[in-house]
Amino acid sequence: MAVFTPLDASEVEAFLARFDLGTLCELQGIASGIENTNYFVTTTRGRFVLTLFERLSAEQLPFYLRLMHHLAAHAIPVPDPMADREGHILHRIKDKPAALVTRLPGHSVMQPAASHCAQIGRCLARMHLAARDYPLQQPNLRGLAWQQQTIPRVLPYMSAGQRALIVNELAHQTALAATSAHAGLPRGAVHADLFRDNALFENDRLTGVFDWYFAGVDSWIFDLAVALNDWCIDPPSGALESARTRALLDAYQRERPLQADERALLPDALRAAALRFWTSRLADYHLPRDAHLLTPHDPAHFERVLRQRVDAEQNLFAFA
Ligand SMILES: Nc1ncnc2c1ncn2[C@@H]1O[C@H](COP(=O)(O)OP(=O)(O)OP(=O)(O)O)[C@@H](O)[C@H]1O
Ligand SMILES: N[C@@H](CCO)C(=O)O
Repeated sequence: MAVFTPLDASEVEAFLARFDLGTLCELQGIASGIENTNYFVTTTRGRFVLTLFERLSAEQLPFYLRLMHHLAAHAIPVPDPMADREGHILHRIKDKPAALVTRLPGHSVMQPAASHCAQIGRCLARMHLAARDYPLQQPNLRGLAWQQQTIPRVLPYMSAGQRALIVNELAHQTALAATSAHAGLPRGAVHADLFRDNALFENDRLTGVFDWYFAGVDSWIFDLAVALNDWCIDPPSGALESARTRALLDAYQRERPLQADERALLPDALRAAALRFWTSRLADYHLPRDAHLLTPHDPAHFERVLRQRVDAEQNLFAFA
């Protein structure tokens, strides 16, 4: 369950009175999700998601909410934060920062075909291009600096083999980040967590991408690598499956062809993305923030993915 802060209908009705969005028809707590309190809110005027932020501070939220609004205004399918009558999109309920965003229709597709991956690739490239003139700046808060702080804290829980893998990869990524090739990569505001459970489809058509609360400024190929590592994976081996990888990469490149330096550094970005999520899953597993964190994702999955990416020295463009 993920309703950490319970709300009743009268509290939501009082909140809705600040908007011109009609009156409450239905309120339903959302069980999935491990970060925030989420409710589906249906009014006489539409379908929305009400989120009470349990982890993020009110200072961080404008970056995410204004980015979602910016993308929605550029016809990218993302939840659009609703403004109250005073024009505010960041609200407060029960002393928690809160947002009311449009509800996307559909369901997540956990066993995607190449056609789903192609739609994700196209959407991702369009998002990158649409965010080019987004004016707010915030680093990827789960980037290398956070990993450098977090990895030493999880090392005591790991075997010698795991420690060698994670420490070597952190050193590799740290060295790479200091190169001019890496510094010159095209970058901008990116989703940074575009997994299968953060996109919805209706009749196999992508209806949108949600959960923008890990977004930040990072390289575009990092964002692409996060998506490839999840959407195109063959779970038992951790390897990328060729048809889905080709579909996602081709569709991305039809919107925005990768530069030569991006093609050269994509294998390293796949490793960086695996390291990022192995680290966060280890932290969620071994260093839970509080009793709320109910079902941490399996860290061993990204250990496998990282090992595979390090060993494979794969030529991704053999697929493309
Ligand atoms: N804008 C939206 N439109 C439709 N469904 C949504 C939307 N936002 C959230 N949901 C639904 O709510 C569920 C929980 O949301 P989400 O995954 O963002 O949880 P969270 O706790 O905020 O984050 P996390 O995924 O990191 O645990 C999603 O699986 C999805 O079903
Ligand atoms: N997508 C992340 C969870 C954070 O949203 C993971 O699978 O580890």
